[in-house]
Amino acid sequence: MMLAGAQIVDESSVAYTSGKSGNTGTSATMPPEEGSSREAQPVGWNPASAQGLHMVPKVDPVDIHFSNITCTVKLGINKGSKQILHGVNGRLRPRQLIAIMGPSGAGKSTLLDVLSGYRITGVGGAVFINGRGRIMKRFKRMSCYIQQDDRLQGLLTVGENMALAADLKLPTKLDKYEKGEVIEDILTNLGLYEHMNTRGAQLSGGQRKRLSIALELINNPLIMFLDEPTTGLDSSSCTQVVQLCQTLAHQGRTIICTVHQPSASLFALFDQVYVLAAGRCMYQGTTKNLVPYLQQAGIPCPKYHNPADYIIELSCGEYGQDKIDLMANKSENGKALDWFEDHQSIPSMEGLRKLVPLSVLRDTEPTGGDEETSQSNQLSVLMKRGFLKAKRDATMTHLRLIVNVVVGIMLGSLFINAGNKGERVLENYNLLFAILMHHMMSPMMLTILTFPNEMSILSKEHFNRWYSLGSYYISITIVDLPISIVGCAVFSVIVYTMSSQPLEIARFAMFFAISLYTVLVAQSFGLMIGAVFSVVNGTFLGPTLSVPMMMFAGFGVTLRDLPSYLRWGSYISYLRYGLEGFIGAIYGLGRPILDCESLYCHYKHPRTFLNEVAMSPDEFWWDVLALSVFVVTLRIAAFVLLKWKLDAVR
Ligand SMILES: Nc1ncnc2c1ncn2[C@@H]1O[C@H](COP(=O)(O)OP(=O)(O)OP(=O)(O)O)[C@@H](O)[C@H]1O
Repeated sequence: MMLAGAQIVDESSVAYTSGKSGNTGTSATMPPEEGSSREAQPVGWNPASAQGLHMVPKVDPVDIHFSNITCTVKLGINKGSKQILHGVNGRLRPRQLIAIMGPSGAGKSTLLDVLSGYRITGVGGAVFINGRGRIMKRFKRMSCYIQQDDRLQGLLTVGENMALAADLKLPTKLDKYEKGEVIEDILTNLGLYEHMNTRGAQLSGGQRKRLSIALELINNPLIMFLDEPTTGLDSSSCTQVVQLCQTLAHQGRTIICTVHQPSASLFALFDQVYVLAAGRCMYQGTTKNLVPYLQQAGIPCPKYHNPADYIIELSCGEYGQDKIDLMANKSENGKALDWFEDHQSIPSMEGLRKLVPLSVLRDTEPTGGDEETSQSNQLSVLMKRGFLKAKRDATMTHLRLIVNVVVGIMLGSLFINAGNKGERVLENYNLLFAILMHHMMSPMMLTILTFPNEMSILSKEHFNRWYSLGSYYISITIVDLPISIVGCAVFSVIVYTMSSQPLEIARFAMFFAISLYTVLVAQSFGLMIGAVFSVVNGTFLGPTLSVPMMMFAGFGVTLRDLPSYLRWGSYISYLRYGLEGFIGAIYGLGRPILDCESLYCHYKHPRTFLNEVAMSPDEFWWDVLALSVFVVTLRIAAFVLLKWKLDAVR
């Protein structure tokens, strides 16, 4: 046995090696090591010759019917709205590979979003499954949606990606060997077995696309929606992906893809085609019937012309708007079924309901939550995944630790021995503020820069029911904590000792606690911004919104000198509590008279300094409490915003 879900994450027990991933185990059954995974499609892998997955759908494929589908988007305040889909109808027959085609902007992705249930805002019309209105919870259990951009975990190998997905998507009662069999079966059939040890980020475009499909195949969906699976691939990879989809469809699944402009040979691989132009249906039927359809419509496809190209040209309006209207009328905007294979025998809605009686549905009634496994299993798998990624993440972990060491040494050198001299109290005060700035900026910016990328993966995996948002959120919170603690501790030790702050355990503990709290608040703030805004907007907003925090921290203008009408600002600035906490740690706890070398030493008595900066040394626990409230409130706010954002994009 080569692969097993739970084993993959525990590197010591991984039964194969990876030169690139850092796995250390070895095995006689190890797949060949890759020189470079980019260089080639797997030699000899031919999807047409793949025998098909052993894991075929256990239930009968479903018949999808959609009726009068409209989709309208709001263009902004006072800009009105735009209708993308104009009452389209259609039938997606089981065991078919179906292409949704059309010129750019025709509404293909929008239709796919609506059919998969991804888009819900501004959508009208109805979707029927086996003749009955679609119940979203049931539908999501039988379908998956693979978006155009491959949203993969680039730091994990193919095997790890699959194993973790299996742990999330397959029942926990299956043991690691049973899960391993499923994974082996899929990877072998998709020509990815040889790439088991290659990291996601190092796969070629075609391999990435196949891995996206492989990940969703784990729980054996009946219906697969793929948005532009061939975009960005060379012709051989396109053919491989489409042939793979064809094999999967003919095994008993319904596979619906959007495609731009397929070559004649690629077009012939599809069983059924649905052509859209400006949100209306131009043709619906088999690929073979397209030429006779055009002939009958009086717009015959020229000899030696790819029919797929020709209908796109017609749909673009190259031959006049009247041809578009003609095709929309002839196809009855998708109602006409005349161009399907054996169209007389296509069952009516009533016929379908009789074929699949309600009593059959009762037996497959979805129970429990939306996800396949329990919340505790999701949390544990996501934590394993998080720690594995953190271990390899050059930015979020390695760079973060290095930055803490480097900045710690720099600040320590700049303010060397400033902490124990009466003459250098103001310098030390500057140092404490600089430390706060460091704890605020680096975790916040790192989160703002990296989280939007995580968001796209989260959105895909959450929509495809891998895990709940709650499990995900708790896992990222827990996984990040040790890294924050280690980074903060390393930084604190360096800067505290180099600047000769008082060497007392209690004071250091207070200093470290305030540092860590500041990091956690800043990170939560970054999470709020990263969850809602793009990298560009977040990079602007993060520092901009932090400026008021600095203004009201009591550093430039003391808290006492703040105008009364601005005093509220100091209560909402977490840096104020951070600075006050630092002052309490360093100059509070009845710190004795400071060493002075000169005759006149203004801040010989720490009390003098505390009076001047208008900070009380006895507020430490209040500061800790205030920072705790900030962490909890911002974390909850970030969760709410994340949830809102995931729903809003739909
Ligand atoms: N949220 C939105 N706000 C405004 N316009 C939108 C929105 N979503 C889609 N559109 C518009 O709707 C039209 C259809 O978009 P869609 O992405 O479905 O087209 P498509 O056929 O998939 O195009 P392509 O092949 O280029 O991806 C386009 O003109 C697009 O600009």
